[in-house]
Amino acid sequence: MDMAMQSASDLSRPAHPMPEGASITPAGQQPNEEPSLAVRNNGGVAPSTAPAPAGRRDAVLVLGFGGPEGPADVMPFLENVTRGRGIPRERLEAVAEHYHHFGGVSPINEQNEALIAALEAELETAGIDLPVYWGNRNWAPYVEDAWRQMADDGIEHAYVLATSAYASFSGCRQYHEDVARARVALESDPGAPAGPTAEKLPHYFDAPGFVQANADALAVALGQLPAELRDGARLVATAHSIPNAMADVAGPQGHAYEAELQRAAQLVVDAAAPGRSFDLVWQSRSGPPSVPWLEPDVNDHLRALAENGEQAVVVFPVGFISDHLEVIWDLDNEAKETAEELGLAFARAATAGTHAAFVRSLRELLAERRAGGEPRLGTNCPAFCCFVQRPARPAA
Ligand SMILES: CC1=C(CCC(=O)O)c2cc3nc(cc4[nH]c(cc5[nH]c(cc1n2)c(C)c5CCC(=O)O)c(CCC(=O)O)c4C)C(CCC(=O)O)=C3C
Ligand SMILES: [Fe+2]
Repeated sequence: MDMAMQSASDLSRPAHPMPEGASITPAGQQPNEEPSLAVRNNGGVAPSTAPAPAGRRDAVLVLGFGGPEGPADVMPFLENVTRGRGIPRERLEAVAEHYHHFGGVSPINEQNEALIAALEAELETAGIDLPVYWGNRNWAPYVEDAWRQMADDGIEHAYVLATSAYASFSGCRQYHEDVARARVALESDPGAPAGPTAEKLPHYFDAPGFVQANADALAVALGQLPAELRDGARLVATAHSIPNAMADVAGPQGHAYEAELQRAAQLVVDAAAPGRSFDLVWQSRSGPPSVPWLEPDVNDHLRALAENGEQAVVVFPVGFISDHLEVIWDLDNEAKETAEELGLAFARAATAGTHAAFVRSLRELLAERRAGGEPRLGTNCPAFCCFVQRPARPAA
C-alpha cells in the first residue's frame, strides 16, 4: 500500500515501517552500528500462540536494569548506561554523587533479589516448577551470563520478565535488545550450547495486582499526612521523563508510554481514592537542555501547586516497580525538599516492590502467556515499535 495515501488517523498504520533493504545481521555487530533487525523485532523471537509444549524445559528470566555494588562501580556503571547517549558529563557527575550518597550501592539489586525470592515462593506454592534466573542490562549479573547459565542448564525456553511495566524504548524495546544481545553473544561462542528461545512478557501496568499494590501504597501515604489535610491533598503520579522523540514513537501508534501511565494512575486512584483527580508529571530528566523531554518536572509542578494555594501532596511513583535510587533520591530527597521549601505537606507512596498482589499478578501473567493465545503488546511488539535511532550499546 502507498504509505502516503494513508491518513494520519488510520490507527492500523505501523508507526515505524521497515526501511527499504533492511536485512537481518545479528552477529558481528560493531558498537556504533544500528542494531540489527533481529534486535528490533522481539529480540529476534516470534511469540507463540500455541500453549507451552509439555515437557519443554522452561524458565523465567528476570531482566533488570542493574546498579553499582560499591564506589568503584559507579562510574563504569554510568558509562554503561549512557554510552553513546549524549548525556552531559556534569549530569553523570551529579548522578554519581547520588550513588555515592548511598555508599556507591544501588538498592535496585537487593530489590530485584527480593522480587525473585517472592516469585519463586509464589510459583512453588502454586505448584509451578519453573526456575527463575536473573540478568541485568547495565551491571553484573549481566543478561549475557544469565543466558549462558540457562544454556548450560539445558533451559529450552525463557519467559522474560522485564522490571518495567510500560512501553517506550527504555522500558520495552531496550529489554528486547538486551535479549537479542545475549542470544547473539551465545551464538557467537562456538563452544556454547544452543541456549533457550525466549519471549518477553507483556506490559503489566494494568495488571490487577500491580494496580492494587500501588493503590494500597497510595492509601498508606495519604494516611501519613496530617488528618486535616488528607481530603484536600493533591495526588501526583510520577514516572521517569523520557525525550519527547522517544515518547512520540512509544507503542505501535506512538505515545503509548504516556497513555499507559495515565491509565495505570487512573486505575490506582479509582481503587484508593475514588472520584479524586490526579496529575501525571515527570521526574529524573537527564540529557542536554536543548533536547526536549516530557514535562512538567515534579519539582516545577510542586511549585505550581503551591502557587495555586495547595497545602498537601501525595506523590506516587507508579512509573517504577521498586524503590530504587531514582525514587529514593529524586523524590525522597529532591522533591521532598522542594515541598518543604514551599510549605507543602508531603508524603511519598511506595512502589509495588514485593506486594503479594503484585507477585500474584506476575504469576498469572506467566500462566496466561504459557497458555498461548494472542500475544499482547510487550510480548508481540511490531518491528520498529518504540525504536529510536541511537547507537547500539556494546556487549558487556
Ligand atoms: C523510562 C525509564 C525508566 C523506567 C523503566 C525501567 O525501569 O527500565 C528508567 C529506569 C531507571 N533508570 C535508572 C538509572 C539511570 N537512568 C539513566 C538515564 C536514562 N533513563 C531513561 C529512561 C528510563 N530509566 C533515559 C531516557 C535516560 C537517558 C539515557 C538514555 O537515553 O538511555 C541514568 C544515567 C544518568 C542520567 O542520565 O540520569 C541512570 C543512572 C535506574 C536504576 C536506578 C538505581 O540504580 O537504583 C532505573 C530503574
Ligand atoms: Fe533511567
